[in-house]
Amino acid sequence: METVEKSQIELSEQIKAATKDSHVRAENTELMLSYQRGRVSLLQLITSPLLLLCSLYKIYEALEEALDTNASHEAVAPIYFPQELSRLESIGKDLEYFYGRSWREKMTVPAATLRYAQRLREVGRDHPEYLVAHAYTRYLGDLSGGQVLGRITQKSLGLKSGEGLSFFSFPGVSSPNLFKQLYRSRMNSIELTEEQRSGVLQEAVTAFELNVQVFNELQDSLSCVPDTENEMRQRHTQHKQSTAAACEALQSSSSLMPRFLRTLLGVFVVLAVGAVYAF
Ligand code: HEM
Repeated sequence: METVEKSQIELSEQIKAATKDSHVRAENTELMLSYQRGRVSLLQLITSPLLLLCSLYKIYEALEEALDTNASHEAVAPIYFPQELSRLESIGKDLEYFYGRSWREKMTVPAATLRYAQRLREVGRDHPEYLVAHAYTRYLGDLSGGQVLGRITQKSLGLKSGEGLSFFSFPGVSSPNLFKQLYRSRMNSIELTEEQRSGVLQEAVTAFELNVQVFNELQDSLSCVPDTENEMRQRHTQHKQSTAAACEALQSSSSLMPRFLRTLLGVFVVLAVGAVYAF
């Protein structure tokens, strides 16, 4: 490797600054805003976390495979924390909780997720030093805003503590803030040439962009579902179309749903359609 010159600014600060706007964009995707504001219908509340879990499974499968393969690479070893951070097994547990034992056959994975996973594999093969950008984007995000999303998911799905929520829980991390400090200091210890450093910063922006594309595609797949009771009222004059849209959404999500959720959704659609007629 060519001579390494330690940059004046630490990598953890540079990466945070480089992805500041991307973070705002990710936070403001419709899917994330829906989560935060609770402006989603019962149907969306149920389907979006489940669809998101399927995508997350494919993303972490590729990320953790690339990290494991490159565990001893000099730019990966300092930020390799499989015991503390690995998510794949946790997501598998959550998927089994929601879909039952045959969850693998029921998974739906949108094209944007496959593109993200493909990029992770390319990076693992051709540029292992860029893995720090992807690991940072996902794991530090999970330990930050992800913790809030976990509480919202628990509340919106009415889950008992821990049930179907393994993804959000990090038993090997007693203090997310202290762990993030350790992680940043490990990032800062990675020796990179200036060219590699700017490649890592660019890759972090790409990582956020890939996440935004996944959220947007998931949101699009949910957009045929009626949003709120108000919208249902506005659609009063088009009740037939509303009914069709709700049924179509129910049908398309039904292969993903455990039976009790499907029953619940059925009840919801009947109530929603009833409300349209009532107003
Ligand atoms: C509802 C959406 C989100 C909320 C409310 C949120 C909120 C936050 C908060 C409060 C922090 C802590 C900032 C700090 O410690 O200075 C943070 C950090 C972070 N978030 Fe998010 N976030 C969201 C979505 C995302 C997404 C979608 C990603 C990436 C896929 C992401 C990646 C990160 C990363 C990498 C950090 C660490 C920043 C650093 O300390 O360098 N966040 N987020």
